[in-house]
Amino acid sequence: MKIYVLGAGSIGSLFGALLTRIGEDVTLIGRKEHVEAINNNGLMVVGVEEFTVYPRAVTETPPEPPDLIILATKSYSSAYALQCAKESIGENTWILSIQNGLGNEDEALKYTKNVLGGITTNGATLERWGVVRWTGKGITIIGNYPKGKGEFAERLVALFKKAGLEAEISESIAGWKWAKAIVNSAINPIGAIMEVKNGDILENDYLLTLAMEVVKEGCQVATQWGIEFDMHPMELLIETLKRTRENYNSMLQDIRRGKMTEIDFINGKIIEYSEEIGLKTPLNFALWSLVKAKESQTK
Ligand SMILES: NC(=O)C1=CN([C@@H]2O[C@H](COP(=O)(O)OP(=O)(O)OC[C@H]3O[C@@H](n4cnc5c(N)ncnc54)[C@H](OP(=O)(O)O)[C@@H]3O)[C@@H](O)[C@H]2O)C=CC1
Ligand SMILES: CC(C)(CO)C(=O)C(=O)O
Repeated sequence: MKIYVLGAGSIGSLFGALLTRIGEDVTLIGRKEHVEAINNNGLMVVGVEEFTVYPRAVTETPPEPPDLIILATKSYSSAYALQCAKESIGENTWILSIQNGLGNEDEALKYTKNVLGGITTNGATLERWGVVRWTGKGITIIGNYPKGKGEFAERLVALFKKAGLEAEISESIAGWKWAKAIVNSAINPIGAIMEVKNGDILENDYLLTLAMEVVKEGCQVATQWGIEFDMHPMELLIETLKRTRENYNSMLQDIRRGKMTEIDFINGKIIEYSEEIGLKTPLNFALWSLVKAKESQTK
């Protein structure tokens, strides 16, 4: 399968490396330093598994349409990345978002109806240019967006499994995207504001109660929008906190590095969706405001 990874950073490079290893025709589209390192020395994976592969790596999307574009930028970069890639989106090209947050698939739907939603609980971090650390093995769930499953999604799940990823198909991927976003809307800002590990939220009654209230608020919005969950976000919250006890969440890491966070696509989107139907989400608004304040202090 001809695959472009649009936004080859941490998670995109991991997926790209695994798919290259099984002989798929992968092109990584990333930043200059990463692309140069890959072209000079290959793409090295360390951590859960260790291997080096030699995918094609470029800074601009090639014009030939691929079968699949894996969208793996941070959510705030999706609109621009897709705009730059629009000439390569052919009639038969599918776009799969494996990003966190809400709104990425809707951005992709502006260019094609062939859109798959995805969530992944794999962990990856770019150790240095050309080297990605697979920090934790998880599951990837995909499905036609917003719901349904089709032949291409089935084919892709089989390909992911062959590549060494645990993968499943869901009939209601929008439900998974919302469930993950709701969980992130609680863990990420609380961890970022308090500067604590995910496990500390589980062990502190005040923080856990707050996280659970934020999840309830998000669920009320999702329910009003007719979103159905395969797994309830409250259950996902507890499971995620237990499984990622030792993690400093990605929002805290972004703030520590002076980078922009994905808050506008997590709590920000929940606020937007609630406003559209006249609901108030004061907890999400408070967390969003505090993270925006923290972001502006580090600029
Ligand atoms: N890392 C993880 O373990 C997981 C991440 N996710 C989600 O996946 C998404 C990606 O996360 P992650 O991989 O950590 O992010 P990274 O920042 O590591 O990777 C994204 C990369 O895409 C680059 N990029 C952005 N726009 C373009 C463009 N137009 N052309 C080429 N390259 C571009 C970025 O460069 P620059 O920084 O210069 O903009 C960056 O190198 C996020 O939504 C995240 O929440 C989900 C599960 C796990
Ligand atoms: C699951 C969790 C909360 C792990 O830290 C995450 O998705 C993140 O950090 O963004």
